[in-house]
Amino acid sequence: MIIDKLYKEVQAKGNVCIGLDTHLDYIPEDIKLKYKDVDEIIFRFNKKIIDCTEDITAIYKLQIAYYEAYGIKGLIAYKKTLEYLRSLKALTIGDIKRGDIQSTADMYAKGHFEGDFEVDFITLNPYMGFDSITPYFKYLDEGNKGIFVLLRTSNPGAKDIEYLDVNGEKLYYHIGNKLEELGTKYMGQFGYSLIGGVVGGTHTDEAIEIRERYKNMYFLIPGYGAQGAKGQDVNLYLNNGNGGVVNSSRGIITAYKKHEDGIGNFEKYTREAVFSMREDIGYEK
Ligand SMILES: O=c1ccn([C@@H]2O[C@H](COP(=O)(O)O)[C@@H](O)[C@H]2O)c(=O)[nH]1
Repeated sequence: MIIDKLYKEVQAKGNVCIGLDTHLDYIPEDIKLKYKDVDEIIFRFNKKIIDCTEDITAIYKLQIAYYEAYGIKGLIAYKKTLEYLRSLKALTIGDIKRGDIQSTADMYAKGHFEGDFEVDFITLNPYMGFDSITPYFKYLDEGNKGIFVLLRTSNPGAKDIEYLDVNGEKLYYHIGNKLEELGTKYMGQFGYSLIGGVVGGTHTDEAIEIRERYKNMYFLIPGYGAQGAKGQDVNLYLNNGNGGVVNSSRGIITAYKKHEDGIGNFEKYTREAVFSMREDIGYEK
């Protein structure tokens, strides 16, 4: 099962999920001068990141907005990056945050679990209801695909809706309870299901309770670095160092910019950022 592969990748390489949220402003001038087309510029930058981190990174997350923003060429870069990651047998998350009626969800599932944009995991927004999530389950049945559903997100506005009191309990717990129950049908060998949850590392007040309640749930934990979450925060969502991957996008892919000699030492500073994040989370090899 794909969740077992992720578990093993984390055991072997640590919890880092690199977010390939590639804005043109993040790309060094030498790459922009060398390649003419936007798709090639973005892809070459992503490849450079991947090539120097693949042995210390559990999974890569591509936030699709960064590719859609550059139109057709951006989506070509998305496709090329996914193809390259697949050729390396690296795991991928398409951060697409979809949520819609069943007939439309069927097409989103086909669009991101098959064909040009195929990934191993996608993110989903459950706030239209559980019938907007179940259409993806036919791909889970085979064990090769998984989902991460938004529970308690990392943004300050998470409190506006996700924290609303519903029958004496925060709304996100109602979602988590249902997902934990649905996940029992898709359990992998290490005790985690193909139905995971997104929990922001920036809010940790109920992190221990969330980890305790949702024993089957693998977590995608954004918010590390640029949004302020630290290793000790995200660690609360882990189980003996596994059970979750921690995303950092800007913190890793722009790490080279923090150094005067960053362009000439791009690989060195990118790797250093991953090593220091792994260590901060508490990964021990
Ligand atoms: O609750 C959430 C869910 C998703 N994200 C996504 O993660 C990355 C964070 O980027 P950083 O540069 O590391 O802040 C980005 O793709 C978001 O769309 C999130 O931040 N919070």
